[in-house]
Amino acid sequence: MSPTKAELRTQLLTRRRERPDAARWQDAANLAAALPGVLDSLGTDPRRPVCLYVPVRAEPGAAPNGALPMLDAAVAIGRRVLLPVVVGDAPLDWAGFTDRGDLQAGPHGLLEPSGRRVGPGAIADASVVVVPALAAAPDGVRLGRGGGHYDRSLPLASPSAVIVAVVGDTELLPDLPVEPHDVRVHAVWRPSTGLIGTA
Ligand SMILES: Nc1nc2c(c(=O)[nH]1)N(C=O)[C@@H](CNc1ccc(C(=O)N[C@@H](CCC(=O)O)C(=O)O)cc1)CN2
Ligand SMILES: Nc1ncnc2c1ncn2[C@@H]1O[C@H](COP(=O)(O)OP(=O)(O)OP(=O)(O)O)[C@@H](O)[C@H]1O
Repeated sequence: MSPTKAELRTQLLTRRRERPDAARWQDAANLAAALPGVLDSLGTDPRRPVCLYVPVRAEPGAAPNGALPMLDAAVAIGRRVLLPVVVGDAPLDWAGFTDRGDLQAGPHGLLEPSGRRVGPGAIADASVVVVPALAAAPDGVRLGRGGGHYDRSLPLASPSAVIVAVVGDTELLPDLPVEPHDVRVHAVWRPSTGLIGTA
């Protein structure tokens, strides 16, 4: 029988936690170095903001010393960055990011922007929405943490926005369980191999 979402999450999180610091550094460096090219290759309007996230713990992009090279890379090329703020079971709220000092502790051990919240509808301004995932499949199905936060927010994104899931190099799986509310992503981005479009 195929594993359930909950079983997959447990396996994937265990595998992530086992990865040594050197591998985490490499992922964070690769993602930051690739970010300008990834945004360019998507050909989206550079004047519009990009939604990113603050990688924590074993998530791809999190540097072991707490540095945030992917976010810094986006700011360095002049992109306006929006970060998610968890508001219970409602769609994610958003606030701007310019540097590490803009962040404060949030729920689930997350780091969240402390600046003015611009409302759940602000995702509609973004030309690219980069989302965290525990795994993704070639058909665009994404497995998240199980809060349903992005499934509630992504329907508010612009129809022209490109939705990109970031996963580790071993986390593009042939297929994943899917439910009717699951929003598919347009592309999957892995640290070593870069971006691939989904079917
Ligand atoms: N970096 C990041 N930000 C994000 C998400 C995410 O997956 N990663 N989310 C994606 O939707 C939303 C928040 N949902 C999340 C839910 C659980 C955990 C988490 O790490 N849980 C721990 C247990 C800690 C706790 O709950 O106190 C775990 O599962 O080990 C993270 C984010 C919005 N922001
Ligand atoms: N659009 C929605 N409206 C209301 N509830 C939703 C919606 N999307 C998902 N949910 C609820 O959220 C819960 C978690 O969904 P799911 O397991 O697909 O989360 P996920 O995509 O892994 O999490 P996340 O998006 O936070 O990373 C489910 O119980 C589901 O019913």
